[in-house]
Amino acid sequence: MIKVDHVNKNFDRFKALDDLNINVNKGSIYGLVGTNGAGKTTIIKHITGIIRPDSGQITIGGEDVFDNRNVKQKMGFIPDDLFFFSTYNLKEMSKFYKALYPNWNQQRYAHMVTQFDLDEGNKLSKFSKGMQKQAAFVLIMSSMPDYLILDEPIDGLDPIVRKLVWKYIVEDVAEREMTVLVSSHNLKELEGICDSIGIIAKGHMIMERDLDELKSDVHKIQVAYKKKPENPYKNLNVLHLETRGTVDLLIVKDKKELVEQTIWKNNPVLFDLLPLSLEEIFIYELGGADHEIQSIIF
Ligand SMILES: Nc1ncnc2c1ncn2[C@@H]1O[C@H](COP(=O)(O)OP(=O)(O)OP(=O)(O)O)[C@@H](O)[C@H]1O
Repeated sequence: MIKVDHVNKNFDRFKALDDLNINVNKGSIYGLVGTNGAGKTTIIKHITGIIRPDSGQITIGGEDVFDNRNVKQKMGFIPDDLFFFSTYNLKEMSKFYKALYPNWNQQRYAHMVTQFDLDEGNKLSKFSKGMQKQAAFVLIMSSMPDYLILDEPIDGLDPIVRKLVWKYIVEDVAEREMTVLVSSHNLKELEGICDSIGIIAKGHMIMERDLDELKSDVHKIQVAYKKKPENPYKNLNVLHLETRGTVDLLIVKDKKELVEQTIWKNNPVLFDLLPLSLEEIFIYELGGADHEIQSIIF
């Protein structure tokens, strides 16, 4: 388990992390999302033991992360801004990783180099940005980490490679209970693979939930009546309501059964209930942008 417990971090007078809590269960994939500047890279640098918090605690498998070699050997990290020794080629880099990680898997490395079609003899500095990301992924996944931390890993990768990357990740989670924390702006892709989601804003966790549970709790609804009853939604937790002609458009945060029961009671002539996508939940939870809700959700 990865646990971030009441972590605070200031850069001079700027509060980058504000009493932040994160809980990533063993053998699960956790998507960390937030607007630009929300603090994702900053907390990832804390989780990977690069930065020390001003206060609070970060543990991985129960051990404090900062300056802990034992934890770092079990962790694979692909940062947003990759760094490779510029004179090394992939083969030389793999030897470096092999010496660093006790669980290095040479067979997997050889297989992945072929699958990703990377030239082992070419200097990494000569690789394109996307190819450098692929090389980093091959090296990290061949290290067989128990914990995988990825900061915007798929940016700049083509769709075929992205699919391959997720395939390796999902397999390792299923087969050997690897624990994954991934930050990304690509909510559609996260939606397809994450078990849980944390949304942060201004360095603070605003919502951390199991993804299925989250999606089963918030719905968008279209409903119309022959004769609209008075106050038909009084039993429901309505987050947003607008009326277009005879159709009511709502966002409701309640169990599906309760919503259906309440609406059907009033004999609607039209009733559609749909789950919100992660993108829609993100926009709603980060609030304020009511006009965006109207244009995106309905
Ligand atoms: N070393 C630093 N010194 C001063 N401010 C910093 C430093 N590192 C980060 N910050 C500030 O902390 C805030 C959070 O930055 P961070 O890079 O963690 O955001 P992010 O969520 O990863 O953003 P993005 O999605 O744009 O990558 C920003 O306002 C940034 O300017």
